[in-house]
Amino acid sequence: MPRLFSPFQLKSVTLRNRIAVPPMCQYSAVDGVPNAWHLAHYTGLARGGAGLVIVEATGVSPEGRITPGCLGLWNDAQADALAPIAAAIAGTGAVPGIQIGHAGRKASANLPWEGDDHIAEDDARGWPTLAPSAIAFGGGLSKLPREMTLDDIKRVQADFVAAAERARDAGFKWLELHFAHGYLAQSFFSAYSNQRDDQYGGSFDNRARFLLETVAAVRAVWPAELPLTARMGVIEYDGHDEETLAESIELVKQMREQGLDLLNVSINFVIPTGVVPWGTPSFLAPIAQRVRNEAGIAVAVGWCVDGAEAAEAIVAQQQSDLVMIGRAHLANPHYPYQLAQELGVENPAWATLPAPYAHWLARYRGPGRASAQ
Ligand SMILES: C=C(C(=O)O)c1ccccc1
Repeated sequence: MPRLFSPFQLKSVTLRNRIAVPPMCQYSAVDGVPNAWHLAHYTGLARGGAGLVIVEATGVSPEGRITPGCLGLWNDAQADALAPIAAAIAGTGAVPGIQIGHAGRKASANLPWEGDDHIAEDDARGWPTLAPSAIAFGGGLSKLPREMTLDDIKRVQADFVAAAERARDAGFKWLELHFAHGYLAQSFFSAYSNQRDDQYGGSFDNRARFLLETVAAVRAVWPAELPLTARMGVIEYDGHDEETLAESIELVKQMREQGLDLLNVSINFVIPTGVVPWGTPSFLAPIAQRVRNEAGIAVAVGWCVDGAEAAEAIVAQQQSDLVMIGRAHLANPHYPYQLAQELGVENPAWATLPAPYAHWLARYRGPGRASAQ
């Protein structure tokens, strides 16, 4: 049996395989409330056979959303609308996860297919943004954020806790703190974006403080038996990678000590000039392996993990415990079925798909070819 299709237990949760659907924003909500699109989208993905399906970046507050079309978890109406989605994912045998976050200085942006830039200052759809320091990201996201006060910091951390409680009560079994991609938490840890001179800026300990405090506060309300995870960039691809990676691994160790169970290893995206090796297959897997080995924590990794052999190699070579496969799932929601076929899994349809599909596909030899009776 390929390692990609072996189960994975973390705390009391067991994933049926090592394939995870990463959070991928749908930008299709109104006032942060999920709708028929989200229910169909996530149910369809979960039916494909992945072990874990993580609902997209969900704002812990209105100003924490990336765009006006993002989900939110700051009120009960949003939580009530997310509960059927968590149940639908669980009903397929996948584990329902959700990513909660605050977009910081990258918030108040247009949808990617409507510019992917900050909403114009005179456009009522936008809102003022917050960040560790009054430093803009740059490029199309050049809106100047307001430097957060200590009260702002405490409020946002309380928003993370309240969102975690709502996620718990809505039936999610896997929580991912969005600490990556240049959003608020990532921007606290980076000296590019955090030039505060108080206890939240300057030294390693000060730049790590927001993240560590938030992990500890969420851990206190997230059930001990359920995985508390984070997605965090550990590399900026700015020419200082070894330094960034060493600092990041130390932070991961400390987050593990605060109760973090797994790190979804990603890229910082704190500056617009990083040179990411997009053309290199599985380029982040060796980085994930370093985090796994040096921080002593379970990891997940994604970005350009394309193909069955690549995904299998990452798990079999113990570079990562889970593989996050996003766009291939958008192209084919039954992608795990395809992976099972390509890796020679016995009865691939029954190994991945629900009975109403598996029964017929087990006999199906493909278009134009006679199917077995
Ligand atoms: C919408 C994103 C997220 O939520 O992390 C994102 C950010 C950077 C690259 C790709 C996707």
